[in-house]
Amino acid sequence: MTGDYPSRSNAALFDVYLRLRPSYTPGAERFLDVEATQEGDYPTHITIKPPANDHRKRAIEKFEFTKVFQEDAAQLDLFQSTGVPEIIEGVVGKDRGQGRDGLLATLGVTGSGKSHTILGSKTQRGLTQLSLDVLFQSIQSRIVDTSKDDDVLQSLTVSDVSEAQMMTASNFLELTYGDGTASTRASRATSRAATPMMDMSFVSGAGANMRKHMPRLSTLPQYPEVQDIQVDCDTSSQYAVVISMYEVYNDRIFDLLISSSSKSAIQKRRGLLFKSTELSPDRKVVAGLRKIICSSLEEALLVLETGLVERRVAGTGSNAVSSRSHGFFCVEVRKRPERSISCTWKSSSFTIVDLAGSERARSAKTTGSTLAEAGKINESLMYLGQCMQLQSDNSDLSKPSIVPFRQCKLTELLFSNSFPSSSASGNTALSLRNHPHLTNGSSDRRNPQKSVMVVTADPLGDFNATSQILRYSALAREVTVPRVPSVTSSIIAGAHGASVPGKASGRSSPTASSEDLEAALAEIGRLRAELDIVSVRYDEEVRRRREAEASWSAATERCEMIENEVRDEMWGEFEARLEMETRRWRAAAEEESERNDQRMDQKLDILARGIEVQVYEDPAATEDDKVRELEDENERLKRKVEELSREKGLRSPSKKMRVLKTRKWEGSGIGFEGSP
Ligand SMILES: Nc1ncnc2c1ncn2[C@@H]1O[C@H](COP(=O)(O)OP(=O)(O)OP(=O)(O)O)[C@@H](O)[C@H]1O
Repeated sequence: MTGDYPSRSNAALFDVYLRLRPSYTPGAERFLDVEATQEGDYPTHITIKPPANDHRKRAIEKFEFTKVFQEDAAQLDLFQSTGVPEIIEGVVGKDRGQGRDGLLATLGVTGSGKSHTILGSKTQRGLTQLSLDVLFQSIQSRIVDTSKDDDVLQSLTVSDVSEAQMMTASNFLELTYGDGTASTRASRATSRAATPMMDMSFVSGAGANMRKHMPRLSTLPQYPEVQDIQVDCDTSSQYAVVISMYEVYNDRIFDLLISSSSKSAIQKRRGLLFKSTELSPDRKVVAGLRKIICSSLEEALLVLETGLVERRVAGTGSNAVSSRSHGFFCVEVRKRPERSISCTWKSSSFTIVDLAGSERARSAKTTGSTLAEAGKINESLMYLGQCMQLQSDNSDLSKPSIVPFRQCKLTELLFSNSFPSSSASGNTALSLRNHPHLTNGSSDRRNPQKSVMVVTADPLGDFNATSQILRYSALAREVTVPRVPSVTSSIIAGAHGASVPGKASGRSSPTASSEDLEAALAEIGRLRAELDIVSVRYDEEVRRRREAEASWSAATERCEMIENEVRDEMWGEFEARLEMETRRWRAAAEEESERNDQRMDQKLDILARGIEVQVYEDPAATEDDKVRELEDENERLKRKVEELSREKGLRSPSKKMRVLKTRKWEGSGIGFEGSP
């Protein structure tokens, strides 16, 4: 026997339990056996051997789990022995303690009993209903009454870090199943403002106007009962229970508490983001969920049933009613000190995950969109398997394994908050060195999440699909090859047995050579066994390589897709900015030219005004001025005449004579002005 995979339980993110389902397939060969243990203990090891018609592998594989639950295990056995009550106690946070998040998930081939384990059946409750029952009966007396106190709803809404729409269960049920008369009132509850509470007749079914499609509490299974199971709570605190539900379908997150019953709503079904928010910068949350405050088990069960109806189911060849999405049911337990209600609410969550079944698309006879769904489911489960297997291979703690959890939404949701320090720094992969179990985290860190994985298997089901899941989920694995005595060694053994002392024929016995032969045959047998082991490992390496190649090509495709998206986005942004800049530039140019025109007009004005100054004419002369001017002129001319006269008198006698003659003539009455 070769112990080639060491136990990883110390470093594991999950405690891994195996549950076998009863199987009634007639004529099917059982390929899985449980190793016996002492009376009263749960077995921890199983072996699987390939069916007789599988000629490729003769090796037997042995797997270790935290516990193995056999076919006769009841729901209550599972509930108690997987430590779910302890998880609930951690979430509740007894003795003023900080709560501790919990995660319960199921993994298995389609039809192996995951939903049966987590959600139960028509007659039996599943681990989810049992958990809710234990939670409410443990804290019921300390739950705040949101129907009487509007401030409570307000304070719960304000303390929520995930941009959620909070409402009370009665408002939610009225909104979902009511006849619309109260919908206005109820829809107001989705806002962040406090709203008036409604009476509880809705839950009790007393309000007649509703409730055609509402699940009836009386039809829900009551068995098994858990009255005698209670967990300790913090007696100095008051509590509120807030429920949300979502599914991961085709790698997108959808709210299950927003009804898509109308066609338009289906078309508009909006994916949600898993991101850090303003109030939660170091921790990723599913943002924008609808969250329902439940103050009783009945309310919580009705909300759960409503979400389950919403969850997408589609029939496939593998299972008539099969989960086609990974379903997440989150119970947030919020608490604050009873005496100082001004304190903010502290919150811890219990998340229950019903994973979609892995299946071989070929064997499931799926086509079209269902085939695409199956592809996405298998891809996400392959990534989950890789994350889990990396832990299983992490034997050497000095070499930290990197958990590549950001490859798909499922692993991101399951793992990113398991390592608070890593997610805070925005790493795209997690190192096991940062695992809270392995480091001394600082005191202000959240308590490490407690996680339980229940692997379900049908021992008479599909060998290949089941063995693949067991390989990556088990805590440890060993491979062995049964020694089948060969014909030759039997003959030799016979011959050797015949050559006993005393029966010698007298001739020298061929003991030495037969011993050599026997040793050689033993060696051949050993080598053959080793060869078988190597060939099993080789097959497995080939499978892992194929998976790695598939994951690589999927990652490459995703990268290309993201690159194209980023390119398109950037191109769009660039064009929009260019357009905006062009418009801005044009507007600026127009403004500039307008300004220039104005400036030119102003210049022309100034110029025109300047010309007017140059052509300025004196105002028209008045009469007096003209008279004065004429008198001046007259005066000037008289002086000139006198001057000329004097000049003439001083010249020749003939000239004098002429003057005298002129005076004579003037004496006749015709003379110059002023003359006698
Ligand atoms: N432990 C069990 N005891 C009795 N019946 C079981 C058990 N496990 C599974 N079954 C039955 O087997 C059928 C298939 O189981 P279930 O729907 O839980 O499978 P599943 O793994 O959730 O499948 P899928 O992944 O397709 O949703 C159901 O009818 C269920 O009641």
